[in-house]
Amino acid sequence: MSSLTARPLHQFELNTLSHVPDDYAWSALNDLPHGDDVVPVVDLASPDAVGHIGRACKEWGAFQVTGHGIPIHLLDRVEAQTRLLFSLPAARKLKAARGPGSLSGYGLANTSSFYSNIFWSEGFTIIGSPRDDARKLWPEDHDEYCCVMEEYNRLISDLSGRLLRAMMVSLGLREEDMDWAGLLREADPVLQLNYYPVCPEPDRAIGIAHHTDSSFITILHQSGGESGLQLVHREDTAGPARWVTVPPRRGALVVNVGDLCEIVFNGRIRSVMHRAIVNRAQTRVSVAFFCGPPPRFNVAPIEKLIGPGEPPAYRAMSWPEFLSLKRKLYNKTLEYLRSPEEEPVHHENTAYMTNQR
Ligand SMILES: O=C(O)CCC(=O)C(=O)O
Ligand SMILES: [Fe+2]
Repeated sequence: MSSLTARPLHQFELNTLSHVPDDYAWSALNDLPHGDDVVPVVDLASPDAVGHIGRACKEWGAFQVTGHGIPIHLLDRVEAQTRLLFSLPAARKLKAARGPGSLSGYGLANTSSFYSNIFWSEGFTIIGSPRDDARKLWPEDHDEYCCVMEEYNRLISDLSGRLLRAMMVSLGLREEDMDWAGLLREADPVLQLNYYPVCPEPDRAIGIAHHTDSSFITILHQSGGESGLQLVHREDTAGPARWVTVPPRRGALVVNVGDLCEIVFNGRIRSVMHRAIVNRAQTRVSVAFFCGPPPRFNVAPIEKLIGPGEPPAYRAMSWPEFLSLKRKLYNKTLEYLRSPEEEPVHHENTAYMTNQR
């Protein structure tokens, strides 16, 4: 896990630079062509929402959702508080820096530790209650920030349950087939706030490099204006694998399928590879909610989807084991879990963790 304290100053000064320093320069950002396909938009209030969600998950591993019931003014307040947080002086943000062994607080995106080059972004992770870290940022008055994040956590957790149920139904499952689904609310909510400063040479830098999320699903609110989120549309009859931009759409939330859904649904839907690019015109923020597993979750395909013609496509393991494997293999984790004949990887026995990326 990276913390900003190991890389002093640079991150806070990014918006003052006239070129991208070598440490921040990335090559191979155009590894795939760019497609102009449009990520599906699903109105959750429509009668055929379940069918649309099922098709979007199969074809894209992602969609934008409207009609979700989360008021736009709350999304605006979440965004305003996120901007306020990142605009604090560097010394104040560092008071809430993610320390060794800690998963919450201020720092680079967790996935940055897999690369020697640095991301053009800052991050802040809220796990469970926002209050402890908020006290470090605003010792005097953190009530508005906490109330907004708590209210958002409540509504977005509820939305994630509704979306997951819709995905199950689209696959012909019933609630009883996933007896743990009701326990999701026992998982600590995880919110990841991301901040991308303007960049003088956007083609040479990356906000967050390509990855899949470990969660069941991730629900992302992105600020308006410049686009930043891109995802990989797999090869199909329309063309080869390609990067597709997901433009911000006022009031809509982006839903990304994560690794856990790919495994529990036995590969019937796949997690989506995505990244955040940067631009030279406008700072951008995003807020990701990672819908994670209940405590002591066994990561395995659900039995109802396994039968004589459909063996389990992934090896079973505990959630801490999965996270530990992901910290070693990163974007190769699912590939490894799909290939039972390979040598087992030795992973340390970690405590229960909530890191979703
Ligand atoms: O900012 C974005 O658009 C993507 C963020 C992301 O992928 C993440 O936080 O895991
Ligand atoms: Fe992500």
